[in-house]
Amino acid sequence: MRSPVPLPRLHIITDTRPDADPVGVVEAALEAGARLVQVRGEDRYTDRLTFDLSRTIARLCREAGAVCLVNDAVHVAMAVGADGVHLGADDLPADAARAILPETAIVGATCRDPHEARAARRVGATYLGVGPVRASGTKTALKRIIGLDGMGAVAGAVDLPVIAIGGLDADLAAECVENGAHGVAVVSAVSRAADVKAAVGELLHAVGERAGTPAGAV
Ligand SMILES: Cc1ncc(COP(=O)(O)OP(=O)(O)O)c(N)n1
Ligand SMILES: Cc1ncsc1CCOP(=O)(O)O
Ligand SMILES: [Mg+2]
Repeated sequence: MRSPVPLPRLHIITDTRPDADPVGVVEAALEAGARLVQVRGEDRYTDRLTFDLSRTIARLCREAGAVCLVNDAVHVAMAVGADGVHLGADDLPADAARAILPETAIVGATCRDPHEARAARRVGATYLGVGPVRASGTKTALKRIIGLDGMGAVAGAVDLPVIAIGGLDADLAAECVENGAHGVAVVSAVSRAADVKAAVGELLHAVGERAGTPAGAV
C-alpha cells in the first residue's frame, strides 16, 4: 500500500448490480480524471468475487495514479495492495483494521451523527462517509435519511474530511460541499450515466476538484 494523501474529493463506488459494468465504468471514470475508486460488491458477492474485482480495479488505479479503497473486506484490501478500506457498523472497527493494515492505510468510517463521528475519530478513522443524504436507489435498506442538515452537523463536529453519500448528483454534490463536506461518494450518478466521462467531469467540477488533481496537491 502506498501513502495516497491528500484525500480526493470525488469517490467513485463500483456498481456490481447484475446489469452493471463495474470495470468499464471505472476505466472511463479514471480516464475522465477521477482519482479515487472504492470497490464495493453487492451482498451476493463472495470473497472470491470481491478479490477478483478488487485486483483488477487496484491495478487500474495504480496505472492511473489513483487511490483504491475496498469496502468492508480488510483482508481483500491487503491481498490486492489497495490503499485502504471503508468500514461501517457491520464491519471491523477502524482500530482493529488499523492494527493489521500498513501504517499509511486510509480507513474510512460510516457515520450518521456527531456522536458516531467523534467515536470514529477516536478509533483512528482517516475520513468519514456520511449519509444517506438522500434516498438511494443503489442501497435501499437504509435506516434513516439524514439530509444535508444531518451531513453538515457531522462535518461541523469533527476535524476529519467528510465524504457525503446517498442519492447524490452533481447539483447535490455542490450543495454538500457548500454545507461542509470535503467531497462526495457516488454509485448511480456515474455508473447509470449515459455518458460516464461527462458525469465524472460534472461531479469533479461540483466538488471543486480539477480532473486528476487531488485536493491539496500542488
Ligand atoms: C464513502 C462511503 N460512505 C458510506 C458507505 C457505507 O458503508 P456501510 O455503512 O458499511 O455500508 P455498505 O457500503 O458496506 O453496504 C460507503 N460504502 N462509502
Ligand atoms: C453504500 C451506500 N451507503 C449509503 S447510500 C449508499 C449507496 C450510494 O449509491 P448512490 O450514489 O447510487 O445513491
Ligand atoms: Mg460496510
